[in-house]
Amino acid sequence: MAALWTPSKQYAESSTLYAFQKFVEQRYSVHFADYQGFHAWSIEHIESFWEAILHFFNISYSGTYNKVLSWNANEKDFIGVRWFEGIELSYAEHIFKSFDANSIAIKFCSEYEAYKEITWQELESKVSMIQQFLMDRGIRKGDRVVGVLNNRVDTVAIFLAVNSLGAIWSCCSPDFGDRALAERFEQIEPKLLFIETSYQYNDKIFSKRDTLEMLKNSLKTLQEVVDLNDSMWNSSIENYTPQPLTFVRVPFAHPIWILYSSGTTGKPKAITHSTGGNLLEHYKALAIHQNVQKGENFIWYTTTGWMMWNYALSSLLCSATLCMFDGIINHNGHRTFWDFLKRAKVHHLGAGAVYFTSIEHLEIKDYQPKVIGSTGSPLPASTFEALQAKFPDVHIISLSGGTDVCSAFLSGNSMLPVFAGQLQCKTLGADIAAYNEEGHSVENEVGELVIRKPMPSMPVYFWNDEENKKYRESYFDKFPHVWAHGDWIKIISGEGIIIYGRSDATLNRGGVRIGTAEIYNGVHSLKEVKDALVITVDKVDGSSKMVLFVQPEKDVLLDEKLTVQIKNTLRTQYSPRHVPDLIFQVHDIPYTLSGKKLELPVKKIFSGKSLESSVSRDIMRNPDSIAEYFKIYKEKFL
Ligand SMILES: CC(=O)CC(=O)O
Repeated sequence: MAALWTPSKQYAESSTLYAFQKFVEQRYSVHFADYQGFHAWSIEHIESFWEAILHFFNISYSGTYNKVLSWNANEKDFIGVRWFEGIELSYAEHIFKSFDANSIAIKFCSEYEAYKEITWQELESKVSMIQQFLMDRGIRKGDRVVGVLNNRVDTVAIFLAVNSLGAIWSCCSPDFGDRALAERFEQIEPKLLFIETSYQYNDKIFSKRDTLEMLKNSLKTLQEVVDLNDSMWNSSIENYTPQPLTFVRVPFAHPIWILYSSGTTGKPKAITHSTGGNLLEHYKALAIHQNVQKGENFIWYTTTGWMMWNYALSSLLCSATLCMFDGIINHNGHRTFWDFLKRAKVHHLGAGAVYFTSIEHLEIKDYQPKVIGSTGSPLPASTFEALQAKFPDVHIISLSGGTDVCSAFLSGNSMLPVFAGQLQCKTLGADIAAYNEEGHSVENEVGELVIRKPMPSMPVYFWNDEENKKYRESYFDKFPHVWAHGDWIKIISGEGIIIYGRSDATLNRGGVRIGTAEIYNGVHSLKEVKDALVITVDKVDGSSKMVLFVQPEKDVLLDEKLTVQIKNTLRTQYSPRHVPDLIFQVHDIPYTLSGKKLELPVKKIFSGKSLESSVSRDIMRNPDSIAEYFKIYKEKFL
C-alpha cells in the first residue's frame, strides 16, 4: 500500500525518538538498522530499555534499586511484578522540574469564557495554596481525594497539589450520573471531595447540588466537601501565601490515580496505577512516540473521566504548554474550539476518532497542526485521507491503549511512514502480538491483541481486589501468562497495525467506553422491564449505533411512553452517552447455558453475519430466542 505521509529527513532527525535511539545506541554499544530492530531490542532487553528511559529523561529519585524488574516466586502472570524497587519519586515534582516562571504552562478557553494564559509562576502559586489547604485538612500520603470536575485549570492545580503530598487522585466528569459516581467512589473510601455544583455545557447550565447531597450520604469516609462554585473556596485558598512547592516522594509502585473500567460485568473496576510506572510510560508515550517537544502546544479534547485527561496532563512533563478546552467541541458550529486552536497555536491536536470523522467536510483556514492524535475507536482510512488533504504536512497518529495502562501501546513514529487506516507502530518496550485462537502469534490476519511482557504502567492492582482475582480474570484468563487486552488487531508485515475494536462486549460511544452493566442497571430499575440486552454496532464509516433490546414484563408493551422513560432513566442515572440510538421489543433475551447474555453473537448478527456463524445454539439456554434478533436485523435495522 502507498504511504499517505512520509517524514522528511529533517522531521525524523529532529524527533525525540531519533535522539533517544542515538542515546541507546551509544549507551549500550548497539546499532539499529531500522525501528523494527530498535523495538525488538527494547522488548528483548526490557530492563535496559526502561533504565534507558530513566536516564534519558533524567528522572529524579531518592534511594537505590538493585534490579529494574523483580518477579514474585511462582507468579507467571505479570501481576505483582516490581519495577525499580527501592527508589522514591514524585510525579508533580517532574512537572515543575525545569519551568521558566514567565512562560506559559496552560492555555484555556471554554464555551463561555474568553481565552486565557496561565504562567508557570501562576500555576505554581495556585498549586502551593491548594497544597497548604490540603495539608491543613490532614491530607497525607495514601489518602484518596476525589473530584467531580470539568477539564479546567483548577482541576489540574488540585490534582498536582494532591499528588505533591503523595495522596491518590480519582476524578469523574460531572456528566456522570449519580449512580455511576457512587459506584466508583464508594469503592475507594475518599477523605475529600472536590465538586463543581454548577457548570455549563452546550449552552445549558447543569446543577450537581443533588449529586453533592447524595455523595455526602453515600461516601461515609468523607471528611470534607469542597464546592468549587462556592465563594468560600476562593476566599479560603486566598488566605494562603504561595510558598515554594514541596514534594513527597513515594515508592515507585505507590498509587498515583485510580481510573475505572467501564463495568461490563458488575461494578466498574477501580484500576490503580503506579506513580513511577505512569511517569516513565508517559515520558515515553508523549515525548518519544507523539514527538511532543519543549515549547509546543498540546491539546487533547477530553473530559476528566477519560484516561486521555491524565495522558494529556503529561504533556507538561515534556515542557510543552497544556491547552484545555471546556465545553462541547462543536459549540458555535465548531468555531469556539477551532478559534481556540488557532489562537493557542496548537501543534498537537488530539481528539476521539469519531470527531475527526464528523469534521471531514468542515473547512478550516489558516491553521496547520504538526501532529493530529486520534483514539477511542479506530480512525477510518477515509478520515485519514480527509485530514491529510486538509492539513497536507500533518503527521497523523492514531493511537491505542486504554485505561488499563493509562497510555497507548500502539502509536506514532516520527521516523516511519503513515498508512491510511493503520496505527504506525508498537511502542518501545511494549511486546505486542496478535494471537489466533490457538495462542499463536500471527501477522496479516486478525488476532487478539496480547502483551507478552510486563509494562511498568500496567495496574499495580485493582482497589479491594482480594488476591488479584478480578485483575487476573480481566487479562490473564484467555491465554496462559500473557496479557489479553480485549481488542482485535491485524499486524501488517512491513506496514502498520489495524485495530478492529473490542473483542468483548464493551460499548463504545463516541470513543468513550461504557459498560453494558451500566445500561442494564438503569433499565432494570424500571418495573416495566423484565430483561434487556445491549450492543453497539460499528459501521465502516467509523460511526456506531447503540441498540437496546427490551423484554417487557408480561402484558406490557414497549410503547412511546416506556421508550421515553428508558431514555430518561439512562440519561439521568448515567449520562447522555448511555441513551441508546434504537430500542426494539423482544420476546426473550438469549443466554448461554452458564447464564451469560449473548451480546457478542447478537453483535455479530447486526454486523451482517449469518445466524449460523454468529452463535452455536448448543451453548444456549434458550436456543429459540435468537431467531427473532436476526429477523429484527433484516426487517427493521437494515
Ligand atoms: C489510548 C486509548 O486507547 C484510549 C481509549 O480508547 O480509551
